[in-house]
Amino acid sequence: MWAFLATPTLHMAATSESAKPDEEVQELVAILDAGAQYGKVIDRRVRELNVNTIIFPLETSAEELYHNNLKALIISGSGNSVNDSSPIHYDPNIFSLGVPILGICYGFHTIIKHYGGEVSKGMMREDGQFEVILETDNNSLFESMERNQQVLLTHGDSVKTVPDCLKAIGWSGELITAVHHITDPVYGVQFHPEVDLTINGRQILKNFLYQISGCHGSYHLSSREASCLEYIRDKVGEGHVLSLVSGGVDSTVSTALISKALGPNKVTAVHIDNGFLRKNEIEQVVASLARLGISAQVIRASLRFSSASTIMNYRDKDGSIFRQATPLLNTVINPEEKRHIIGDAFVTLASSMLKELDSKGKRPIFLAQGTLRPDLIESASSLVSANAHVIKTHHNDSPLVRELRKQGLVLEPLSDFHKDEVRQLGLSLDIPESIVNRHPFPGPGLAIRIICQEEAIIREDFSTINSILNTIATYAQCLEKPSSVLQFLSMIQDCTSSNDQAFLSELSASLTYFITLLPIYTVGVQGDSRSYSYAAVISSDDESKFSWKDRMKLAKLLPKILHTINRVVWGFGKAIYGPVCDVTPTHLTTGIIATLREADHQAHSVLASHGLMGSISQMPVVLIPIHFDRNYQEIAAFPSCQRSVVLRPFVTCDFMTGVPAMPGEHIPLQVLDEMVAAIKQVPGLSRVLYNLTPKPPGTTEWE
Ligand SMILES: Nc1ncnc2c1ncn2[C@@H]1O[C@H](COP(=O)(O)OP(=O)(O)OP(=O)(O)O)[C@@H](O)[C@H]1O
Ligand SMILES: O=c1[nH]c(=O)c2[nH+]cn([C@@H]3O[C@H](COP(=O)(O)O)[C@@H](O)[C@H]3O)c2[nH]1
Ligand SMILES: NC(=O)CC[C@H](N)C(=O)O
Ligand SMILES: [Mg+2]
Repeated sequence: MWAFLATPTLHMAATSESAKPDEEVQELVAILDAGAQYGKVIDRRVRELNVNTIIFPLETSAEELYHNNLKALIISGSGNSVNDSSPIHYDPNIFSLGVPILGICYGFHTIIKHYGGEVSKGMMREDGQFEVILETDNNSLFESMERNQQVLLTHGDSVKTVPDCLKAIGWSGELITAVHHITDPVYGVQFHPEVDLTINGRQILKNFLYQISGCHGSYHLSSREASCLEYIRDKVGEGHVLSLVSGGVDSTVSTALISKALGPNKVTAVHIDNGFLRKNEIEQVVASLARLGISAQVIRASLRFSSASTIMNYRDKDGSIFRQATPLLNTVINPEEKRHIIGDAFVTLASSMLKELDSKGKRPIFLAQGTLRPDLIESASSLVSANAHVIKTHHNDSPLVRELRKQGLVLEPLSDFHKDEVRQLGLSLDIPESIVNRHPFPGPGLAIRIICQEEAIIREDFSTINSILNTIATYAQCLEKPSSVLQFLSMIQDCTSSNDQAFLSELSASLTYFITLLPIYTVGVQGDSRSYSYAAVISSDDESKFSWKDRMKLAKLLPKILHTINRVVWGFGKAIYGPVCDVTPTHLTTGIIATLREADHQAHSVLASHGLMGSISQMPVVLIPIHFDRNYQEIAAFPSCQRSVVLRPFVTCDFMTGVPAMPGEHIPLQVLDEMVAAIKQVPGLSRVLYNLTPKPPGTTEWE
């Protein structure tokens, strides 16, 4: 059956340096998707390098791939582990096709295991941007590159042993981060060359496509505006569109496109006040849409949202699924329940408007949303991946939206775009820069930025984690008197490189700081899957000696050592002494929403007054249910009643990965002080904090 595999056609043609580009034969690279968050980013990067792509599930047979006459295969990352009891199936014969293969993260692990090496979950995980050392001599993958490279890593599984037929060509500390096959064009990288946080990732992909796979770059991106207009006209025909507009970038561009395709009188634009919008938002949205000639109808529905609930799938302890009604939105705690309720409330409202328009003879009628690629992949939509994990259900991909989509009633012209591509398209449609460059604001709005809890989350290991954090904060002193903390020291050393340990030692010798675990959970994205775990706060009375670079560096080390921490913040003000063991009960009630709305308004007003909105990509302002600075004795007498605000200024291009804004670089320090002072004027607040964690392991939002 595999006789055809002996024929060297694909590989020979692919690697022949002297071959002339064959205009007749389209160069095609397959991405084998194992459920990656970044599958569509790989796809985009390869196309930007002028090579056409096709995405298949990892399970696709070698025979089917063979018939596509491929130049190369790229095996993506995954939220799964190659050591799962039932790992995602792949056809081992893909390694006999003779086609160059690049494995990324899970794909890298697949290559290692396929050739007989060992992959296992070690003490260390890496999530975020790290420096790696690459072997650049005699190695086409890293040709024309420096040895030291900043790359994005996000994994819990690591390579333990490399089989004889593979050679290590990259290291992250003591971990192997890249390999190549000694005779075949097979390469694997632990890091993600496709994302922006791998600074020279494009060069690596270019080397793979051009040096290793012999591509010539005959593919050219066609006009995306033209294909969007064609898609809209084909789908809607003589029908009518109800377009949900938030005033954000995506819905504005998508509504402008739909108006251009069909004419403005075929579009009814609706802006919904769900009760979670920012201060003065409705007026601003209506005014900016009017500038584009779009007249938006405003539906005031905050009461309907606040008392909404929906039916959701839940999992029993034995893993079986059952369906049940969620609590009402104003009593909900679980962030996924929040998202499902809000998503379904949007659609329920929109469905009644669709019916109304239909009864007025506007039919067939379609519901338009400004859905983008990241919304679908993070919600694990089967439209974009067969194996992806749910990171969070975006409100515009809730179960009711999926049902409407199945009926063919949803129009989403931007569903194959990332944010920066939407902005380019917006400019080509002559939408003013002030609108195109607006910071995004999520559909569920302030609701997801309020961390709701009734009780503190104190797991069995809460005090152990606090003790390990204390050992990290006093590392130099502990090394001198190790007897009582030997096990913590050896754990820290197992999870970090010698450079990391030298950093901890110097930092703790030069200043006094504290690291405190917070008894709250928030959502993160690690190793392409969802995490829901603790946040920790760093604070110090030696604020002036503690550089922001060092705060960020320390913050990056904590999730590496403690795998139940996915976010780290800086606490402005004096040091936080003692543990934090309780929370202020918090739900989505009007007073609490009003507090966050005002804090958000204060922070953004300061940023805007200094003309700094353009220096960062977004700044979620988040309310956490923590009342700091109360000691154990006070806890019984003075219940926790205040909350705190976290600033999350974020820098990114496509929102798939990104870094916290660096104070002093993206935001001047005095502006930050001004923001903190302005927020503190809002009644009911305890402290202001600053998010130090990149995405991954955090997400842009907190929830
Ligand atoms: N308040 C709202 N009223 C009506 N539709 C909304 C509202 N909020 C969100 N939507 C719909 O959900 C879609 C997704 O929201 P999302 O925030 O991702 O995009 P956006 O608001 O258009 O752009 P941005 O990312 O810049 O905020 C929007 O494009 C819009 O169709
Ligand atoms: O309309 C939206 N509905 C949602 O449910 C949603 N969740 C996140 N976001 C926005 O998406 C971008 C990436 O955010 P995360 O890193 O938190 O996933 C950021 O810009 C977020 O504000 C949403 N937008
Ligand atoms: N990004 C990835 O592909 C991660 C692979 C695997 N889920 C891990 O955590 O190691
Ligand atoms: Mg929005």
